[in-house]
Amino acid sequence: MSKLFRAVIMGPPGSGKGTISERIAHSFGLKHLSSGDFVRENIAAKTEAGVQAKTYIKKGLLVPDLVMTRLLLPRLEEMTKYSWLLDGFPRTLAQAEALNSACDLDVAINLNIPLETLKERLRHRWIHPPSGRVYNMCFNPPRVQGIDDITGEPLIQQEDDRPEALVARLRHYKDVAKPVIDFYKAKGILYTFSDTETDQIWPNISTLLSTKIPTIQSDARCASTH
Ligand SMILES: Nc1ccn([C@@H]2O[C@H](COP(=O)(O)OP(=O)(O)OP(=O)(O)O)[C@@H](O)[C@H]2O)c(=O)n1
Ligand SMILES: Nc1nc2c(ncn2[C@@H]2O[C@H](COP(=O)(O)OP(=O)(O)O)[C@@H](O)[C@H]2O)c(=O)[nH]1
Repeated sequence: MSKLFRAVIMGPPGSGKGTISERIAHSFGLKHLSSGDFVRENIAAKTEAGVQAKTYIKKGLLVPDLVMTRLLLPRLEEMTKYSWLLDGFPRTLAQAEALNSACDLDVAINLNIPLETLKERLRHRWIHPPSGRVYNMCFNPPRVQGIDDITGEPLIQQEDDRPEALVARLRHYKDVAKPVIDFYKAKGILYTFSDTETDQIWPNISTLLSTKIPTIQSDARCASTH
């Protein structure tokens, strides 16, 4: 039995973190921990951190580091028996440092995707807010247009996925992510993947993880995204 495996995945909005995380979880049997899902669960359950987080998200702002870490770190403590991949956290250096005090990471995956590609993808992104399921009208369309495959409920497009909003989001992402990327680079665990297509990146990520998680059976042929 090998030791437990811990990874994070970083990248700008639309870079494919959610899509690739699902493939990794499916192929390598890791738990996919989405910080966005944790935030939404806490908002729905009206926890103290959830109530605080909601006031920021409503204004389109990032949740402050202290609220985010208070919400997330207890969830990680519940996962001590599992290998996991954390998606959407850390976003800032303070979050990376808090995570570093809580556990040792094996790998930080960094997705580097051209701006034009991000714009194009997010223009076609539709989501099912209650579950966080993500579709793309070209790449992985729902079976019925505008309808979630599992629940039959309507899909929506997020306001901040519009191209005009994306440029500002991306600028902000670059500013806050740079120190996090440097932090993981200095630790020698940063792996950057650059391409316009998830299907091109995926085999490289799969190969990397196969060397890092040798005892878990991988299935590089998997193409399911949800
Ligand atoms: N470390 C984090 C993770 C999430 N959030 C907040 O929770 C929301 C939902 O997170 P996520 O599902 O990751 O959504 P997006 O920002 O839409 O991420 P992406 O477009 O990269 O998928 C974010 O918008 C942000 O307000 C945050 O502030 N800090
Ligand atoms: N056209 C295309 N769309 C993709 C590709 N990879 C992911 N997507 C879609 O692009 C959008 C953003 O991907 P997502 O996984 O949500 O990225 P995240 O914001 O980083 O979590 C979603 O609608 C995905 O279905 C790809 O290689 N090509």
